Amino acid sequence: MSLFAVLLEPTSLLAVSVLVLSLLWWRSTRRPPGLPPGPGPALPLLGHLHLLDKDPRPKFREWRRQYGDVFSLYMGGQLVVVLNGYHVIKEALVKNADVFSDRPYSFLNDRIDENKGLVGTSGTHWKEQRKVSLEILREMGLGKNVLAEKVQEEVTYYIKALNSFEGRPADVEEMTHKSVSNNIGSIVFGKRFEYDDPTFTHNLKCMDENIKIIGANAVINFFPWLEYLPGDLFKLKLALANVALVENQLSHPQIKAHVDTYSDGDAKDFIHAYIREIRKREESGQPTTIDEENLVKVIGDLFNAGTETTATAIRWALVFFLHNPDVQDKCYDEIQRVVGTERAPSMRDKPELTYLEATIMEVLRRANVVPFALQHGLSRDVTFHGYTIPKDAVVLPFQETALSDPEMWEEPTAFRPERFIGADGKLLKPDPFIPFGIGRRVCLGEPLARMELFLYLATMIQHFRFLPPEDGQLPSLEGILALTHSPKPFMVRAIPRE
Ligand code: HEM
Repeated sequence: MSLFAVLLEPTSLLAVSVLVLSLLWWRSTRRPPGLPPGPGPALPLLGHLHLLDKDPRPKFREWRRQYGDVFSLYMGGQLVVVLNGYHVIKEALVKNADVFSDRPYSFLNDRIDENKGLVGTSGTHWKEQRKVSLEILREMGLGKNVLAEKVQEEVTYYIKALNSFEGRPADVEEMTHKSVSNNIGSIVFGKRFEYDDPTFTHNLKCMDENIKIIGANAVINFFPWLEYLPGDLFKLKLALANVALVENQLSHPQIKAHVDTYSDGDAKDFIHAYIREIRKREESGQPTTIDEENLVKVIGDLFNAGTETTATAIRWALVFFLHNPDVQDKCYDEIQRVVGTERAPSMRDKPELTYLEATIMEVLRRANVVPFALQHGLSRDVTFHGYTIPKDAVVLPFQETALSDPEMWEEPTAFRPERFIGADGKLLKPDPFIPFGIGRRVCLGEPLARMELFLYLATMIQHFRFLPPEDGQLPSLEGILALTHSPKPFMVRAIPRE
């Protein structure tokens, strides 16, 4: 048989096709000259995914030691550039903010949020959504007393719920989540839900499930064709159904009720003020992204970004309290001295409660709730640290490297609130303390989150001593990494203070 005939054999054709495709893939995932260094050749299809565990942080730490503060890898065919250490992250996100403040294209974001809203958008669309959202939140008293009163009210329900366990061990994950979510509900809809409200419970379950689905199935971003496999292996269909359910049961009816009863005036809640902005723009006839479709997605953004993060930080605080009873007692002594037991702690007490504030900062530093911030994208090709990074790269600010860099923090793994208190007894704010990110994409809800953490933890410590279950079983300090870094499930006893 001639060589030509052999090549036409079906098995030979298949082998040649696989070879050609592999070569094409290899070429496309080969590290072009000028890119930041990183692990050796990428595999066809996989890139460097085969080298990573579910939790990529240990490998990233190793690669930072090997390749330096800016390294790159391929996830599937996607080039990913990892930024390490406070100085490099700041140089990218602050000094080069014009280039580094976009979000990259993401298949999941495209399908779930249809590239609308705030968190996943870029350019002028994102700028307009962020500006309007921030203005509304400020008008409503973000970080100020109006909002603080709403949060304080929610905290009283939370304390009641803790009391109902009567000192028995409990897993407080779900109720913490519901309570914190109620703060976003108060802001967005102007109302809270009872913790046992079935619709609210189901909606939260769907949002929670989606955060887990997106965290666990991010791989589909790199292989979008997996969507066409039969069944729902990557739970994309489930995630889309969850989004539709929450929007249909919660967001759309709330928007409709607000539109039906709308009257001009100061912001009653976020939806009211956003509708006011829609109308203003309709009257002016200017092109705008401020419309009802975007409002629906911004509502989802506020719930998703503002619930899991803060609730997780409260649970980490409990974990560290159980491991460090002396810290808990010191916070209690300070609250006793400044606030006493007759009234609830308020934002006015904050300047006096330095040790508590330092403890909250240490929780945020040590827990590292969002270790990779959110993915950043580039507005154009850029030369950074002597490397050429193409526009379509995904940029990961590895925030953990700023929050626990041994050169910046003494004994970074130790839980030590004192590191945030100066010799003069005043609170210190070290530059590398960036749990809320840095630059133009810095967390929009930082003042709200800090207010919530202060009011919840001050009131919780005022009322209870937190202890492990009777067998002394302490929670793990190793967290679970999905979109956030959260504690493993644990039990805690809230013993009322005499
Ligand atoms: C302890 C609690 C929280 C932590 C640790 C946290 C942390 C972060 C981080 C690291 C980012 C990404 C920054 C970046 O892209 O570089 C972010 C973004 C964001 N956060 Fe938070 N956050 C918290 C609470 C909240 C709350 C309560 C809200 C609700 C209003 C919120 C709303 C947002 C929004 C809307 C964004 C996206 C900003 C944008 O893309 O422009 N966060 N947050």
